[in-house]
Amino acid sequence: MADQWQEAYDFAVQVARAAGAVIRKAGECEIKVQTKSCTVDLVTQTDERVEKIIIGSLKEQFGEGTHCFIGEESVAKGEPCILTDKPTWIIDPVDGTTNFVHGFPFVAVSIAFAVNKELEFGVIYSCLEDKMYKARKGRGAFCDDEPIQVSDVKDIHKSIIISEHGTDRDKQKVKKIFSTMQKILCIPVHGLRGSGTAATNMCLVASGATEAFFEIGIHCWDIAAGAVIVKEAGGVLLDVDGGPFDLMSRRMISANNMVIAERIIKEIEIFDSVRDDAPIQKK
Ligand SMILES: O=P(O)(O)O[C@H]1[C@H](O)[C@@H](O)[C@H](O)[C@@H](O)[C@@H]1O
Ligand SMILES: [Mg+2]
Repeated sequence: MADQWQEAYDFAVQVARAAGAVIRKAGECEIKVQTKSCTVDLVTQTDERVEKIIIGSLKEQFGEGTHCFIGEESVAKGEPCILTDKPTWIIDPVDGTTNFVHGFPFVAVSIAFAVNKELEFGVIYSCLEDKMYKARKGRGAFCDDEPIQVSDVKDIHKSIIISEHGTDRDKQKVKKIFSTMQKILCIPVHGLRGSGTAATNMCLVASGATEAFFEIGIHCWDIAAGAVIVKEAGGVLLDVDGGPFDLMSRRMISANNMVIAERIIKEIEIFDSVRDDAPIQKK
């Protein structure tokens, strides 16, 4: 059954493109902004609407009961964030909501699919740039149907590194984030960047525009599709402590190779985040 998930993969590309068109259109109108976990964790009606469209289309195509769904906005409303062995879609309807609100031109739809807790494919549509990134396990990574590949740079001094500061404004955490960035900048590297969307950042690693992207505090929906795309483009994924990549751990480094990843890991000041699959605390 080598091609078991091809239909799902092709359909995910179609759905991501359609979702991106909805986001582009919504960006032309007034955007009503609300907040989630804190005042800088933004959400809009578009995030919720697009997630409903994506999950609705997938349920209609593949049947309500057979597939599971982990979507950013559904989880925010109390749906479980548990990866089981069942076929599971992991969805970020608008990755880069803050960018979307401000008109900063990087916003992505991120759709991944996992079976037996293993990621089968990932689709990221950078909808303002109109770039479709996709990858299926064992079959390479593509941007607009052209194969993509990570950079071959091994010398950290010739690298560009991406990181983000996320939405947690706890002073101790922010201090660690900036201390890490300072140490990396002074290795020295050619530059530090951040597009404001984890999904796009991972596509930049996969296409060789940057050597690594790491973040602590991201969620599984931010990175699931990107994980497949980076891996299929020849890159590596690790925990920020150098251990194996764990989708639910809320931290990861993706890089073009182990040499770059391990050099960056030496500088990362780790702080705690509650796992995505941690039991929900009763209030
Ligand atoms: O825009 P969303 O989907 O909320 O995801 C972003 C996240 O909120 C930020 O904390 C991260 O820094 C970005 O990299 C995410 O992509
Ligand atoms: Mg996101």
